Amino acid sequence: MSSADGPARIAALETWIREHGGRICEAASVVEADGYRGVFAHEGLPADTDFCRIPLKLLITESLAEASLPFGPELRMAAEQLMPSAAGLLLLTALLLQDSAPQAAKAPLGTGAQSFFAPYYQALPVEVQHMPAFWPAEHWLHASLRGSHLERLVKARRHSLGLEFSLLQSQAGKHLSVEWEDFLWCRCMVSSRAYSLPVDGSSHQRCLVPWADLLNHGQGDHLLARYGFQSARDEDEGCPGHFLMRITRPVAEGQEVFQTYGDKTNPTLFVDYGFCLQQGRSITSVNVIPPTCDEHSTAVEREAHAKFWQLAGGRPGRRTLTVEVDESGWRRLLPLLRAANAGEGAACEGPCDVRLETLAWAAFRKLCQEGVMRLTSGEDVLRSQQPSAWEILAAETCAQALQEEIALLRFFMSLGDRALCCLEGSTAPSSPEESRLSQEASFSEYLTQLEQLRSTTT
Ligand SMILES: C[S@@+](CC[C@H](N)C(=O)[O-])C[C@H]1O[C@@H](n2cnc3c(N)ncnc32)[C@H](O)[C@@H]1O
Repeated sequence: MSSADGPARIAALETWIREHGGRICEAASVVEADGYRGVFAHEGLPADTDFCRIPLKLLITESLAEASLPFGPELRMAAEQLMPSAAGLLLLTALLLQDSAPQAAKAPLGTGAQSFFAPYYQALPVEVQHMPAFWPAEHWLHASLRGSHLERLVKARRHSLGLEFSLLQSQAGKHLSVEWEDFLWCRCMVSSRAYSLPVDGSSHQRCLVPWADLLNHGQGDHLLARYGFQSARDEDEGCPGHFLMRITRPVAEGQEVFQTYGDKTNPTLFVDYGFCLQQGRSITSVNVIPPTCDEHSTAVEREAHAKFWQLAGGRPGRRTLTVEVDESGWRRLLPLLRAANAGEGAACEGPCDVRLETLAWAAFRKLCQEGVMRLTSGEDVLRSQQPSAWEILAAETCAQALQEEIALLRFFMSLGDRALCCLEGSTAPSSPEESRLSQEASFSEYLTQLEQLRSTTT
């Protein structure tokens, strides 16, 4: 991940932080092995230990970027209009480019960087080619993702990066000549390392926090550190605030200290950070065909159409609606499929019509089955040619994400089978009273099962 002199780069970073009034817990060690770098405790730590305290002047903030770039205010204004969610990240990217951070990261330690932040840049990882944004355009890895949720994310990210690059070039004009490769690297550093902090007292800004960003992402029992920004207090005379990271639970000697990057699904972690968690959240997306509505439509069809778009939350008119579904997301999808299949029946939100319920579950199961058939298996991805280290890493992560998506779709198919099995009993050919009662019992069992599903798949 970084060069052979990695420990010396980290030592230089820590010295720079301490020289500028920052504090790093003496028991914290940055350890790198087999391309993995993280922060470990080399002795046990009690809860509430201050793990690091980084003064505001060492943070690379949006405000600093805006003030330091000759085209900062124009870039902010244009980005906020065209891509508001990326504006802060783009400003930080532009500052890294202006500071020649990519060159500093590759240069021998102590050379090639004039910036105040040079010790930070020199400790950043250089090798990030396994991240999907870096894959060459025609690379076989793209084909291996065909039909997957990950493919949608990767395409969307590459598209938005292209737009951001054009915007930056147009705003930077003569002030900064921007190379695509350098832009990509800086943008990737920013999206994989920036915090969102209330540094100016109220609104949150994207910020790079040297050293704190060396902690990897963990969840559940692994999560041992939390952080925040503390504004200046009277006793901190001369210091306008600092980033503070604290240990939340006792840490054992030798344990890695993780922070959280937020509650993200594995495909999102892969696109933004280049890795997936072993016990991560999986997700899929399915394409639902919305019900049509024209001047010949019946009142019921109109109602179904209106209900569908009310539930979908979008503007009517699209031919397909892509719905993201995680383990519990089927609950949002089912009402949409009821509305999409309402036809002659009423477009109801709840499961009150056996026929409509059967149609909705059958559509659900079919969508999931089609999803499974579209996806490449993880084993096939791993069997592909992987001549370089970054391809091996990328292929392994893709294989994991694909296997998880297939497993999720299969799980949904089994839910569909269970529901359809109960519903079948509710619609069995009937005649006498006895049969009607048994149908009602089946439907009521179906409703009970539905309730159970609702409470177990959270
Ligand atoms: C904020 S940095 C963390 C420090 C980073 N490991 C380093 O050496 O600079 C985020 C990057 O760390 C790596 N990372 C973070 N959490 C990880 C995890 N749980 N497993 C594997 N890699 C992780 C990914 O490469 C990610 O892009």
